Amino acid sequence: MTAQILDGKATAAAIKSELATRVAELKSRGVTPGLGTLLVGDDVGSQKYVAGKHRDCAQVGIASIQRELPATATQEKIEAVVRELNEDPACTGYIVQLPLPKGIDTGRVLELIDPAKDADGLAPMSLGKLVLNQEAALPCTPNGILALLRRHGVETKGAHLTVVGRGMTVGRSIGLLFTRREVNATVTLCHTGTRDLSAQLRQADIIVAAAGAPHIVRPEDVKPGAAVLDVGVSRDESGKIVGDVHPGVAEVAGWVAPNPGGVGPMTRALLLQNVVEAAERQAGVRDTADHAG
Ligand SMILES: Nc1nc(=O)c2c([nH]1)NC[C@@H]1CN(c3ccc(C(=O)N[C@@H](CCC(=O)O)C(=O)O)cc3)C=[N+]21
Repeated sequence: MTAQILDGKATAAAIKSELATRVAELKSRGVTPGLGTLLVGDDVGSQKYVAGKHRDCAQVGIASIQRELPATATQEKIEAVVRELNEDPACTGYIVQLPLPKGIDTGRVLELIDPAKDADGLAPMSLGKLVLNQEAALPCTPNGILALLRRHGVETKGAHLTVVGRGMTVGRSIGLLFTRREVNATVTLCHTGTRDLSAQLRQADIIVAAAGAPHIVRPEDVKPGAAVLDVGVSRDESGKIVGDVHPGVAEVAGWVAPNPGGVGPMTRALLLQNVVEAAERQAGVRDTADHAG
């Protein structure tokens, strides 16, 4: 058996074309959504990610506001730029590219982001609203994973999701999304303190591997027919991406999200969706009622 592909590239393209229609609608009402990015330092990987986000924006008609600071920037300088983005009416949503340089208090920076402009869904107010089931930007990677499953007809209701990794961008928040009533999965969160990872993986209908540990999910850990999504980004000696999922898993699983080409493009598409939805809220064309679960 060879798994079917959860094609993140094609699915992200479909979402982007739908967003382009919504952006055109907003523009006809005189509102142009604008994504701001703040990149601190000269990490080549981060520069590439940020460039990709602005390329996506151009494709759907979202304006770009690019701010960059040197790796030596102080906490005060970074916070000053965040305040500028909060004030800038052209910037309807923005992200602070992570990780920030050593010595910077990331939590304090994220706290300053105007909740109405948080495009990542990673600022404290957005994460709090996720807990409370109130409308707010959703974290892009978990929301991208959900969209990828839904658009391929993978059932989440009653499914057992096992997540590997408790990082801020995926593991910590994905369970809050997948246990919402309209998603209705049962969620297990595994981390380095988990005693028997294989046992936790073998019961899963859906596996999300976001540990940053090369090939930590092996074929013998996967229930036949399960959906396996690889979020891991490690690099081998030659700089090639190595995921958290062993390639042999494709022989056992029912669905696999390739890496690259799976969750990464979805993360970017759902970032754009957050920017569009924030602009819609700011323009008063989107209801802000509680989404009681
Ligand atoms: N505030 C903030 N928000 C983020 O969302 C954020 C961040 N900081 N810091 C870094 C991580 C990483 N991340 C990726 C998004 C897309 C791809 C992606 O599209 N990857 C392509 C391949 C790209 C390549 O070849 O390098 C793919 O999977 O097909 C990768 C990584 C967002 N992040």
